[in-house]
Formats: sequence, structure tokens, C-alpha cells
Amino acid sequence: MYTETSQPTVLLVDDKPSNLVALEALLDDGSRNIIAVTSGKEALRVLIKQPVALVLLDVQMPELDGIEVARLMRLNRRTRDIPVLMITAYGDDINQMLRGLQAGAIDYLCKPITSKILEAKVNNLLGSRQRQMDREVAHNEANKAKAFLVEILNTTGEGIAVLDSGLHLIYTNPAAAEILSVHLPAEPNGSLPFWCETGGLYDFPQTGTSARTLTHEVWYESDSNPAFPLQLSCSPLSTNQGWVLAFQDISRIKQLQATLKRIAITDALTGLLNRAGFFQAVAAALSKAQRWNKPLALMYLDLDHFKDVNDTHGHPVGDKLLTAFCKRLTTSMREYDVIGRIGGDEFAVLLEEDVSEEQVSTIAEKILKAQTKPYLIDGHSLVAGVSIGIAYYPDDGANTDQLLQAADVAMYQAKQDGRMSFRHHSPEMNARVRARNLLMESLYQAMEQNQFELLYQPQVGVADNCIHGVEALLRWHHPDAGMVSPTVFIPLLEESGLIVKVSSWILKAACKQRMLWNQSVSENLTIAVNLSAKQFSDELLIHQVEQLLDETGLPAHCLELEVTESTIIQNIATSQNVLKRLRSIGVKMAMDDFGTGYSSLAYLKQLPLDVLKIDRLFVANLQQDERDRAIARAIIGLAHELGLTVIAEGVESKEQYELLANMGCELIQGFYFSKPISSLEIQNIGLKRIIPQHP
Ligand SMILES: Nc1nc2c(ncn2[C@@H]2O[C@H](COP(=O)(O)OP(=O)(O)OP(=O)(O)O)[C@@H](O)[C@H]2O)c(=O)[nH]1
Repeated sequence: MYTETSQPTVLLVDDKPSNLVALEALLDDGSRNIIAVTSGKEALRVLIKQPVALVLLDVQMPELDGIEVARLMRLNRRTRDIPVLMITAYGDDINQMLRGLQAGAIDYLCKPITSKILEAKVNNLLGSRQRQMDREVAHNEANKAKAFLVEILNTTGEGIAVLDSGLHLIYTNPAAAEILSVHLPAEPNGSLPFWCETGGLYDFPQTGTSARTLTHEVWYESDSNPAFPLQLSCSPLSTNQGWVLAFQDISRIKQLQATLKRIAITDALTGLLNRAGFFQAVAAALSKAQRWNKPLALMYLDLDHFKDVNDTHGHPVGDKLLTAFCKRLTTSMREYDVIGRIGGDEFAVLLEEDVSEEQVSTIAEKILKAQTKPYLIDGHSLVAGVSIGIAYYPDDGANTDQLLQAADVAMYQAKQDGRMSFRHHSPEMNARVRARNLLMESLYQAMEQNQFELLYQPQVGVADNCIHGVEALLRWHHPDAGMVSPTVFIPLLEESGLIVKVSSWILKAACKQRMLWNQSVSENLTIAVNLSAKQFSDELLIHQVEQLLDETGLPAHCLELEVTESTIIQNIATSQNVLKRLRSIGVKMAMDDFGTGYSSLAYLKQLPLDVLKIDRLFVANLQQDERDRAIARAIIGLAHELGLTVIAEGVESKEQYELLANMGCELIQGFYFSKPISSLEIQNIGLKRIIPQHP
């Protein structure tokens, strides 16, 4: 195929070399390449091999004459467009000229050749050939560009469509046809039903000079398509003849967004609203309540002793209990109440209807009642006790945080008052909580600032009025509040987790103190130390006690560890094991507060103990209550049969002392002999008989 070169090539064909020389002489002015050949065959060979802009072809030639060459050139794609100028000596032979023109010649030159005519015709033909070739090049370029664009339009996943000025569809690429389910040209001129999210039909932007591309989210709906969302860019055509639309189906993206949104506000374990979701729901309800001046109620629920479930049965059982609790809670509520899980074992319920105190109390009672039935989880029968705090809008708080805080305060009160109950928020509760929080804050510094002190309460022998043991008791000197009652700060220590650190300090300090008394007290004097529930369940306890005895040099039989009845009873099998191991190193084990809760004599014989401490509450009623006396007598008798020593706590009067002494109780602890006293006072009493304070 001919390609453009800097100079056009002219092919001269004549069987007479003299003619060729003459023609070459006339045409070779330096502006063109000249190739001269003497036969039709040679001419065709040149034409096939290289680009030629014009052929000057002698008609009369042996073998292949000029007309045949011209005819053959027309048959070949590569040569058919090359202009041919026939040269003939028979300018008057019309038939021959006609044959030449029919064979494809453009024009004739008659011999003898006039140089000016030759020059003019050659220039004309070369000029028109050049223009033709330029057009071909431009056409080819345009075709290539078009093919390129068509390929892009056909392969892109984005829908591209063109609308005319009457909003009729006049072009779609394959993606657009698929997305919109339209098939041009079968459905030409249909307008596209794009809808705005607000519900109205999409308004196409104005065409004109200030027109620009706009991008929107729209919905598309047709007879064959339920509505689905599109991201649409709309550009007015520069000719003002319509619009080009580029769009994508964003259903999947929207679904993902919706899923993410749902996940963001849903609690994965229970499927309830999570904290964020619940807060959103409360905020929406609050703005409605403000507008209509309506009250709201908010319940804050916290499971009772849920940690124990995890600790005893493992996290998976805890999870199942939480899920089961939610199901039961949901069935206790009305469909339109909003329930959320706002923390580990914390839930909240928003009530928008029927929120008088009476109605909300009924609902709270219903929730509590539903929880009295045990759950059967992995073969364990578990009860999910729950404490509920209730706060009201607008009385207890104006926003979500205030309401939740007020409900939380009320819930805390319900816990304080014994759990498995509900409380309505009241302003006094805030003051109590503030005071408690202040105390809690200072408790964190108490250890570092040496504000804790140990006092020792003597355990006096009935037989000799001498001190046989002392119980180490913790006291807290608050720098501003003075002496804080243990009944106030011990629960705070437990709640804060500080109990672990403080308990091991007590144990160590008491053992050291016992060694310091060595010179002045009986060599068998026991130092009794209370073990917290956390310490008792700590795997490392035995190791720690051994290490402590080693460090301080205290003989093991001088250390008595007191564990409350309620701690021991939590898991009898484990307790048996721990008690056994502690006793095996020689330490004495005492059950504290006996008679307070469970008072089951049956399990006593299963527990490897040394000492039984009868609780003060029990002792308090001895004089008045014949039944208590009978029970005390039975307990002491049984304890002796089991080889246990009995200590009565809280003995305050001579009458109580005498009753207990008569029943065979060996040791007495209480104000009757002494309140808890300092280490120095114990040292001063030493081996002396102790005189009752209330003779
Ligand atoms: N199984 C399980 N436990 C959780 C999850 N989230 C938090 N917890 C546990 O729930 C317990 C919550 O304990 P608290 O509320 O502090 O204490 P409690 O034992 O319920 O005691 P009170 O609330 O005072 O009655 C902690 O031990 C957490 O580790 C959870 O998704 N699954």
C-alpha cells in the first residue's frame, strides 16, 4: 500500500528506451523520483514492490500493452487507486482511448508530447493523488480512533448512554443496556425513569454554556426492573443536543453500607442493639419526647454475680447465659420497647409508652420474676439474678448520658440493697454515689500513704482467761474523714479489686507482727487472718503462705486462716481441696461467720477444718431465744465431735459469756473481753489473764 514519502514517485513505462529518456528529461526537475521501465511486466513488479504516485504508461507495447497493465493494476488492491496517464501515438483512435479509460486510465497524452501539457497533467494528477492519500490517512486515523473508543465503550463496566434533547435514549453501550435492561434500537426513544431519593423524578440539568457535569445518587425503576440505586453522572452535550450519562449500579455498595451500618449498631453475641445503637435509639426517642412533651423511662439492668458464672463454668457458658437471658428479657418486654446490650453483662431498656412509676415497676417485677426460673446451660442449672435501676425523662436527666447515669446509680442502689431487685432513681442516691466515689478514689492511695493499720482482737480461753489467739483486723484512717468503718470500705476494696493487694499485705504484716511478739506472748498464740474470697480461690495461695512462713520464720501452727462460710460453700469440692492442702503445711483453718447464711451442719463433716467461729448475729440472740440456744448447743456439740475448736464472736455480755461457757465453747472473742487493740497493747497483756471489760 502506498505510504507518504517526502517526494512522490513517478513510474515511466515505454518499450522504447529513447522515449523513456525523453520523458525522464522532461519530468526530472528534482521534485519527484522517477523510475523508468521498458515493459508492462517490469512495471507491475515495481508497482507491487514500492509506493508509486503516478504511472505514465505507453499504450503500445509488446506482450503486455498499456491497457492490459492498467487493467491488471485495477484488479490489485495495492495498485488500483494509483492514477494512470496513458501515452499514445494514436490520439485519434477513439476506441483505443475508450478502452484505456475503461481499463482505469485517468487521462491520455498524445505523442508528440508537449512538455507544458505533460507538466500540467502530471502536476494535476500528483496533486489529486496526494489529496486522495491525505484523505485516506485521515480516514484511517479516524477509523482507528473510533475503534479505540468503541472498544472502551464496549468493555467498560460503567454504563454510558446518550439522550437527545427530548430525553429520548439514542445510544447505550453494552454495560448501560445490561444495567438498564434496554435494547437499542429495539426500544429507541424511550425516556429513562430515574428517581431522586426524595421520591421525585430526576431533573436533568440545564443545557447551555454554564452547563456542567453533575453527579447524583438516583433510583432507576422500569417495568422489568424493581427500583435499584445508581450513581449517575450527567453531562449536557456541548451541542445542547442532549446529555451523556455515565452510571453504575450501586445496589451492592448500598447493601454493604447497610450491612456495615447494621453491624455497627448490633451486638454480635445477642443480636440486640449495642451501646452505640441504643444511644441512637434513645437520642431519637428523646427528641420526640421533647417535641411532644412526653415522659420516657429508662431501665439499666446488670446481672448479679455474673463474673462467678464465667469463673466457675467458663466464658462460653457465660456467653450462652447472656444470650438466653436476652431471649427471656425480650419476651418479658413489649414489642415496641427498645432493648440494648450496653456492656458485658449490662443491658438497658427504653420505655416510651405507659411510663408511670407504677407501670414501670410492674414491668421491672415481671423481668425479675422471669429470672427466678433457672436456665439449663450445658448441663448446668444457672440463675441469672439481675439488678435494675430506673430513671425518667425529664425528671432524672435531660439527655442520654444523664438518664443512663441516673439509672446506673439506681441500679447500684439495687445491688447495695441485696440485688435481684429494682430501684427508681432519687436525688439522694446521687449524693450517696458521690460520697462512695470519693472514698473509692482515696482508697487507691491508702496503701501507698500507709493509711491502713492492723488492730488485733483477743480470743480468750474460757478455762484460763488468757489470750490464746488474736484476729488481725484492718482499719483505715482516712486523712479527712477519720476512721472509716470496715463495713463501708471492705466492699469497696472488693469492688475495686484492691482486695487482692491489701489482703496479701494484711497476711504478711500480721505474720511479721506475730513474730515481733515472740518474747512476750505464749509460744502457741495464734494469729488469725481473714482470707478474701479472691485469695481463697487463687491457685498460688498455698505457695504464697509457704513462702511467707519461710520468710518470717513463723511456725505454721501459729497461723490461722479464716474463710467465711459463704466462700467455702460456693464450691464444696474445691474448698475441701484447698483446706486440705493448707492444713497439710500445718496452718490452722477456721470457718468464719458460721450460722449466718447456710448453716448446714451436714457439710461440716466433709470439710477439713480446725476451728468453727460462731457468728456474732447468732450470739446476740442467745439470751432471748431458746431456739438459738438449742442450735448453739448442737453446733458446739457437733463441732467437738468433729474435733473442732469453737470460737464465739461478738460476745459482749457476761450472760452471753456464761451461756457459751456452759455449752462448752472454748474461746471467746468480743467486747466482753476486749475490743480490737493495738499491737503494743497485745504485747503489754502478753501472758497475763485478761479481765472482762463488762463484768
Ligand atoms: N461470658 C462473657 N462474659 C463477659 C462478656 N463481657 C463481659 N463479661 C464478663 O462479665 C463480668 C461482669 O462482671 P461485673 O458486672 O463486674 O460483676 P458481677 O460478677 O456481675 O457482679 P455484680 O455486678 O456486682 O453483681 C466480668 O467478669 C466480665 O469479664 C461477654 O461477652 N461474655
